[in-house]
Amino acid sequence: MRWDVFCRVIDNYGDVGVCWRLACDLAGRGHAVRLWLDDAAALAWMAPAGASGVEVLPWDGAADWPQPGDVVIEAFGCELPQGFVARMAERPAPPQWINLEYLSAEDYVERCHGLPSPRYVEPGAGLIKRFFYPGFTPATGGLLREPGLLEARAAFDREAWLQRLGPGRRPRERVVSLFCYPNPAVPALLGELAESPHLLLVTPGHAARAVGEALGRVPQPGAVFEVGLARVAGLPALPQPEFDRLLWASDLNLVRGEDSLVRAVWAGQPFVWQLYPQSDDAHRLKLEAFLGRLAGTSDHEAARTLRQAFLAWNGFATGFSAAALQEVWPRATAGWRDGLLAQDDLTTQLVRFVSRTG
Ligand SMILES: Cc1cn([C@H]2C[C@H](O)[C@@H](COP(=O)(O)OP(=O)(O)O[C@H]3O[C@@H](C)[C@H](O)[C@@H](O)[C@H]3O)O2)c(=O)[nH]c1=O
Repeated sequence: MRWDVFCRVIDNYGDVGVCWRLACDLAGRGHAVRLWLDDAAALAWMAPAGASGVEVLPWDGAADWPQPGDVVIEAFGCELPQGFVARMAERPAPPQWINLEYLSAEDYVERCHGLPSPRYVEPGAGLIKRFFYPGFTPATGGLLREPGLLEARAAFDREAWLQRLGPGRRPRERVVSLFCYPNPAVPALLGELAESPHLLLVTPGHAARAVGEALGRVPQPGAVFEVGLARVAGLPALPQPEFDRLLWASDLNLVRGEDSLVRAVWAGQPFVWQLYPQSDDAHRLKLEAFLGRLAGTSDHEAARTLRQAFLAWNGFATGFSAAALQEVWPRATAGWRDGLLAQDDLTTQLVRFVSRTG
């Protein structure tokens, strides 16, 4: 099939990150993808080599729109250009129009997944926009997981990768990756890591600034310095496949947003998730819903400790402890990842969805 994916970069890297992964996954399965972006700057480091089967095009508003493909993805409610919608209506067989939504574990996702968008039911034009919700349960659209991911993860040589990255790994060092928004628990994390051998790998941007504020020294890309028994290494912005390997190489991943959360799940190591902060604390509900699924175990004590770590990392509690989280992780999350792996991935479901409704 031929796909048009539209993405507006609102903030951070999640919008383009998710759309790029989806585009690559579709192309890897033999589909042709045009990815329309209003700002492709992040792809310079996220995807420097591009991907065969994915054409990146500018969404500049004044375009002379080509004939739309078989499926049109409107990512995160970005509102398609009217000129393109008009071209869609002209097609003898109207394209499938999908609004790909944000990831959430909240209950409304199961209720809304697959529904038509009332505003866009235009029988005359034959155009119906449908909501497609990623999610963690079988009644949702699932999570992106491209074929071959788990095999690549299993064959990964972490010591060799850390050598190539620069700092290598010293005996007994535990590796922690840090990708976060401004975060009040970073000083507590740094204090804890400094007490035993750790290698902290710090992504550029907010995470490097937060570490810099706490230590009075910003980790620069490529530089390594010591804090107590820990080493702190600054990273450059990595291409997306290398970012995945960063998560595979770490014993603990501190991730944020949407795409890195999913990649941390597939990395299979303990992780803590920082949600994109919203002014009305809507992210607290989102976090509680996620914790309800992640820690849905009968081991209540382990679940409580896990919950405490996630709340503290998101500024809703104090007393963040990475060690406590790692200790309870296997008990608190038992069976969760296997359950997710047993579900079809998002692209498989999306292709099935548009084939059925087409
Ligand atoms: C640090 C780093 C990230 N990345 C990629 C991984 C991901 O695809 C992307 C980061 O996206 P996320 O993990 O989703 O986090 P984010 O914070 O950048 O994006 C967020 O922005 C908010 C506005 C949205 O509401 C959230 O849903 C979320 O998408 O950047 C690299 O490829 N290399 C890197 O070195």
